[in-house]
Amino acid sequence: MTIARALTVAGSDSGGGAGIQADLKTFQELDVFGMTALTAVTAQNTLGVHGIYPLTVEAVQKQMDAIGEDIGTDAVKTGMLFNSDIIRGVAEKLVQYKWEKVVVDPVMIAKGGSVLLLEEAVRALREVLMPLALVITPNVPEAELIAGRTIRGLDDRKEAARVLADLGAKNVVMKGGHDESNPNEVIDLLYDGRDFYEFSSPRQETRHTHGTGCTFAAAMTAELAKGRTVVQAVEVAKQFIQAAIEDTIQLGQGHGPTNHWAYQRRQAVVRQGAGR
Ligand SMILES: Nc1ncnc2c1ncn2[C@@H]1O[C@H](COP(=O)(O)OP(=O)(O)O)[C@@H](O)[C@H]1O
Ligand SMILES: Cc1ncc(COP(=O)(O)O)c(N)n1
Repeated sequence: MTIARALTVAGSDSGGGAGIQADLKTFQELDVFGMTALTAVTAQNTLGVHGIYPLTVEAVQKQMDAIGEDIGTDAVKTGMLFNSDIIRGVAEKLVQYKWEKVVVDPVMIAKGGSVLLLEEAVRALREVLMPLALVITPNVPEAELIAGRTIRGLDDRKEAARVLADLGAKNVVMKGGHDESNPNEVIDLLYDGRDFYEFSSPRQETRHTHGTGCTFAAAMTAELAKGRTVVQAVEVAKQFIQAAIEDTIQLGQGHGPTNHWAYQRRQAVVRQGAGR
């Protein structure tokens, strides 16, 4: 049996809703063998980030070597990278192992406002990592910062996506959760350097959105690892995160995690309904 493999290079969220934990849960649910290279440990729960403990570049690179020299991977996702040294170290390994299916989720600020990427690291993200990305998945505030322009609505998002593609990312998926110009739907916008594609879903009234960005990018990475196209990967990721947000689980007192089981449980119901 051939198993698709995916590696996530990201931070740990002790609360289990975002970061490495969200990525592994998502890989598992999408039938992909998940592996990790940890960049930082965070003490975090639904109320916020209470401590950040970055690893050394050596520790991050050694983990990537351990995968590269033995198991290998079909796709890589990057999440919280915290500082420019880690970004450069990760980029070096992506090149060394010729990992090309790379999904860069440019994690910058946690939902509660804590800084997960130092300001000094934005330049390295732009100049060193983005040119290696098959896909970059910024939310609107991240896209504003990287592209250096204000975004209000879909037309601005398209212009910013063009700027991000010019910086070297082959595909840009600008997620729409923060685009308040549209109160009824959330449109995730894909730009492949030529065409725009819009992926829409109803906007859910919920505060349980901790880890939505990580989960979405991890689902894309899993699908790319299985050999799907970028458009197919966005389609599945959108369905995965929609189910995870809709089928709420109530945990913690703040911004709770999403439901990583929901997508597969819905698929199982569809299979049962079809008598399979
Ligand atoms: N209120 C919501 N209702 C439905 N989908 C949402 C909502 N908020 C976010 N999403 C989806 O979750 C994913 C992450 O979106 P976003 O909030 O923009 O990014 P991030 O979590 O990185 O801040 C996207 O696929 C988006 O469509
Ligand atoms: C370790 C880690 N990585 C990423 C996020 C971003 O998560 P969110 O989707 O809530 O912005 C986080 N809160 N913690």
